Amino acid sequence: MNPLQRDAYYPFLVLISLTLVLWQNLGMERKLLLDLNKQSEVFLNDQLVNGHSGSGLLLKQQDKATLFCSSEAQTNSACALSLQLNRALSAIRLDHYQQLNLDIAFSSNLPDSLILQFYLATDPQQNYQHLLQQSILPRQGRANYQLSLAQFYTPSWWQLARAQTTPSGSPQVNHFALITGDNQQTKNIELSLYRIELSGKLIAAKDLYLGLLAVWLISLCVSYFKLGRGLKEQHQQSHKHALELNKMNSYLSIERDNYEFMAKTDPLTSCFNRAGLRNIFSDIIIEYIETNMPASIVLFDIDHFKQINDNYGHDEGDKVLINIANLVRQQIREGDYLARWGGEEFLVVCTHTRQAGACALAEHLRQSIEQTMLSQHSRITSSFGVAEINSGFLEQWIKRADEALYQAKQSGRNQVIAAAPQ
Ligand SMILES: Nc1nc2c(ncn2[C@@H]2O[C@H](COP(=O)(O)OP(=O)(O)OP(=O)(O)O)[C@@H](O)[C@H]2O)c(=O)[nH]1
Repeated sequence: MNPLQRDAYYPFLVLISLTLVLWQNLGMERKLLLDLNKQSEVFLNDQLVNGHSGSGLLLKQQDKATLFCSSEAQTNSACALSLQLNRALSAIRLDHYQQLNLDIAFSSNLPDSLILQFYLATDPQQNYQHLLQQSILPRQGRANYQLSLAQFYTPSWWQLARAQTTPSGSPQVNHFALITGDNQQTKNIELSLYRIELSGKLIAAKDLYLGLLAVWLISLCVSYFKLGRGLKEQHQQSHKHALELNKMNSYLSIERDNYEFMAKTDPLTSCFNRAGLRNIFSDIIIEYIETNMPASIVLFDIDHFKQINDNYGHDEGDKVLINIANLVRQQIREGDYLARWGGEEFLVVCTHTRQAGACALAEHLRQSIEQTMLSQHSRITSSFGVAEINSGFLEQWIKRADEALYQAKQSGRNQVIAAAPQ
């Protein structure tokens, strides 16, 4: 699943991001109004700039401070209205603001230029190489001047003279100076300062977008990490299930083999039962029909078996059945099959064998049974009927062997009779 759909916090993250972006664009204002009386001390400085002084006077009123500056032609004279922050405010971080709003008024003459300077709080000696300044084009009357803080700079001649650079990082200032500039003419200038205000956004657009980008990247990394871990766990789980299935399969396969074995095997003698011979007979008959390959069966039955049960008990009868099965199993070829056909009746399937060969095997088995101590109480004999396959019908084949066996019984038992060819 896509991690954006998977993690529930993404909708909140989208909401918070949009809210912050909207707020940043439509509001999030941070303002600092420098009160001329409470937060700062306003004073006159007419000992400025390479000693080019003007003759000045400062008048402080409730809502403004007014500078009266008289300059003389050809003297590069200048006056400054300085504003020093008092201890309550100590210093202002310029990087918290983007703009400076200056509410000033000129009555009568305009100076050639007006310069606003900041002195860094980190420079208590107020060396000029550290100050930041910006020129303002003076306008007649009262006006609001909006100055971008990004455009304040340290003049290059001070940088070169002192091998300093413009302060970087987060400059903190505690001293502002409004200088009437270097006049080339004799003039009386009246400058009133009403308000100095710094404004900006609580979070700058660049910082906000970088922050949001970082948050999104981290969230995506976390999601993909979680997704990877989830997939790994899923894979391990599937692997575990596959192992369990394999185990179950092998168990079922063993069970199936057991049931198959049980279905095809006589539990007393461990020979095939009738069901166990079904497929073997099918193969033999197909082979006979297709290639005329011979095969014979030897059907034999223990003589007077009922007497063994009756005289020595059923367990003794079982023992004889087991002993005969073991004996015959040892005597037949590897490709032949022994099955218990009924109660005390057995059948040997002799593959690729003519009737004469099967008769020889039957005779051999008859003698072995007769000569072997299969019961500790009495001698055991068996009667045999032998028949070679001569059609595709299994019942007929077995019937011919059964008839031969019947004849053997009728003829006195303990003998082999071959079925008559038809
Ligand atoms: N102990 C034991 N006896 C069985 C088993 N199956 C069948 N029998 C017995 O085998 C005997 C077969 O007896 P009959 O069919 O009369 O044949 P017989 O006594 O062998 O006589 P002939 O076949 O005519 O020689 C019966 O008494 C069955 O109870 C078995 O699994 N175990």
